[in-house]
Amino acid sequence: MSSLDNLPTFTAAAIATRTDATKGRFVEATSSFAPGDIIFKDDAFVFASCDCEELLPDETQFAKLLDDGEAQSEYARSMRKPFQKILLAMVDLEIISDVDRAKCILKCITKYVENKKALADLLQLSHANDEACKEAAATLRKAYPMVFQAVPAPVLTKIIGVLNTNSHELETLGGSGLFLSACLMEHNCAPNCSFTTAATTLWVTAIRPIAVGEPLSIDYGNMFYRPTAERQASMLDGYGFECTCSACSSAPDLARAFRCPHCPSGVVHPCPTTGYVCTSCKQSLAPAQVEAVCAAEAALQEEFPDSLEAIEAASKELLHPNHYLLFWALDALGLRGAQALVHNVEKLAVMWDRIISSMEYAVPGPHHEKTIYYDQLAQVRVITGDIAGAQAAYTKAYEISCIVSGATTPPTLALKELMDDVPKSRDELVERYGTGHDEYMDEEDEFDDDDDDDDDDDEDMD
Ligand SMILES: C[S@@+](CC[C@H](N)C(=O)[O-])C[C@H]1O[C@@H](n2cnc3c(N)ncnc32)[C@H](O)[C@@H]1O
Repeated sequence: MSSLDNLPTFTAAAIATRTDATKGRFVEATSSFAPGDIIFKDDAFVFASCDCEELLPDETQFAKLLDDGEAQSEYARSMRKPFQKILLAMVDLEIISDVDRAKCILKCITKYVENKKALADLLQLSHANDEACKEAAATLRKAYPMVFQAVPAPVLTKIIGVLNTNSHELETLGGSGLFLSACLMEHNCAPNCSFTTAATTLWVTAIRPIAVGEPLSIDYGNMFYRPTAERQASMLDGYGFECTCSACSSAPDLARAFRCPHCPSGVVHPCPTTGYVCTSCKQSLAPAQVEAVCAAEAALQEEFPDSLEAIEAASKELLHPNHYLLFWALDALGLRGAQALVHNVEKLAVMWDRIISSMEYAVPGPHHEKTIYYDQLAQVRVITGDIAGAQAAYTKAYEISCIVSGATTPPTLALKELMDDVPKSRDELVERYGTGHDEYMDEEDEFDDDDDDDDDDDEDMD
């Protein structure tokens, strides 16, 4: 029996659904929760993978376009013969785009055709981008009436809209699904809950102490290390609401960090209530200085630094090293870039020290993404031969995972295994993590060939 089997379902958990004039329905705690407590689990109402994506342009046979384990009966008879054509027409529509989303829509139509009450809960959910959903429904009903006129136009619009607004990515499945209970939780940029998925199950964990009566919130867009304006635009665009959470309305924007012109160690973050004030000397930037830092940001966005040297140069001027553009520039060099640098251990270490230190500064609390970065850091430490450092990084990843995913769940137990028995070499990493690492290793061997030429090293990195 999996550790997930015994988790409470939505109806059995100490939570209640409430309604608010602005937010619609949301979920509230009816007992307190501590960080790491799993609050409830939810199984996907409908799900599909992207497995047939590559076959789709040429494969006309219905059975060959099914996912592993997918039954023919999940699709109405009328869909089976024109299956390829329908999927192609659906992924062509921007509001649908992905084959897993298209399949989920077809499965919902099938459920409705078989039993008009099957979509009762789904049809109550709110959705954004209504005009685009209506247009997509009209296009599909006209092109394939046998399939899409089997449901009334408003129902098809709702199915398209709800799946567009509420689907969750299912990483281990390589697709997405709809979780009818979990999607009732409201958004907050500094949420009190985190969710994890494995196969087609999702579970919600408290990441901060939660009091009775407090709404349960998650970060809808995983806007990890993103500035306030970007988060707000993403919520408006994807979910149709203006985010007014405290991180958006009153907190300093830690992702936008500038060097203070008045004191050497100061850092300035724009704040909706106080403006551009230095955290150290408390002096404000003058209007011309604000203009200058914004121009420096815009210039960096235009010409994104693509080497460690360029990142270092940019962080010596107006932008502070913890600025989100510099963090994402380092991230874009990425693990692949980091591993290509393996022959230059010093640079690799500098890069990862920066990534981790900026991340801890801008996102000090527990966050799902941080387990991924610490796991990657541990792998980098193994590659550079620092096994004690790897153990420390796995321990950190495990500790965060205990909070964001729960201590006894599969992803946390996998990290515990790595922490208790740290891989000691690149070969062991390949063995423990599977095939993804083979590619890195092949690439890295090429770089290893010119091991002792420092100038070449720099070129490789750029
Ligand atoms: C995933 S659904 C949540 C369930 C929804 N409230 C309902 O009643 O069906 C997402 C929608 O809930 C609303 N919502 C969620 N969080 C919100 C927030 N912090 N402020 C305002 N509206 C929010 C928005 O309308 C958003 O498009």
